[in-house]
Amino acid sequence: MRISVSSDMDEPVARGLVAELRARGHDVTAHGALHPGSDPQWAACSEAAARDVATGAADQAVVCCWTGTGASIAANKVPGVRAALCTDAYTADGARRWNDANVLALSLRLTSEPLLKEILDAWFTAEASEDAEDRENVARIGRLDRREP
Ligand SMILES: O=C[C@H](O)[C@H](O)[C@H](O)COP(=O)(O)O
Repeated sequence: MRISVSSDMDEPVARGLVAELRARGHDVTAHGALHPGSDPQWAACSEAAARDVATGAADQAVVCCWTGTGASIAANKVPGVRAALCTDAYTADGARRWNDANVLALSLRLTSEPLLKEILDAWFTAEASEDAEDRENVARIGRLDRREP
């Protein structure tokens, strides 16, 4: 999978995330503090990674900041993006399954290396629900995005 990753801070967990994704066979594009010359501000680098998803340059993205909050807010402002701030594997599973999330937001402060692997395992294993109510909820978010009634 082509995955864009952003972080406003050059933290071990962010570098570990890139290494872990590459070890799992993903094609990683880095933004922010993980890529020299890229704007490291959390809103800017999260937007850049999210835009990769929205334009189809990436299949998914993982956006990081200290709390994960700013990264998730910025990513969710990009039309077509459904970013989920996940602090555990159950939440990551639900984000993919029920919300068809296409951007994973992580807190650099809370995410330990073992927890990161658990979250990634859940994120990449779960598939979007085919349940009609779940699909309608996701479709409604699309209409919100497009300012449709
Ligand atoms: O939502 C914002 C993020 O948690 C940032 O990573 C946080 O604001 C870091 O700020 P600073 O660079 O001032 O430590």
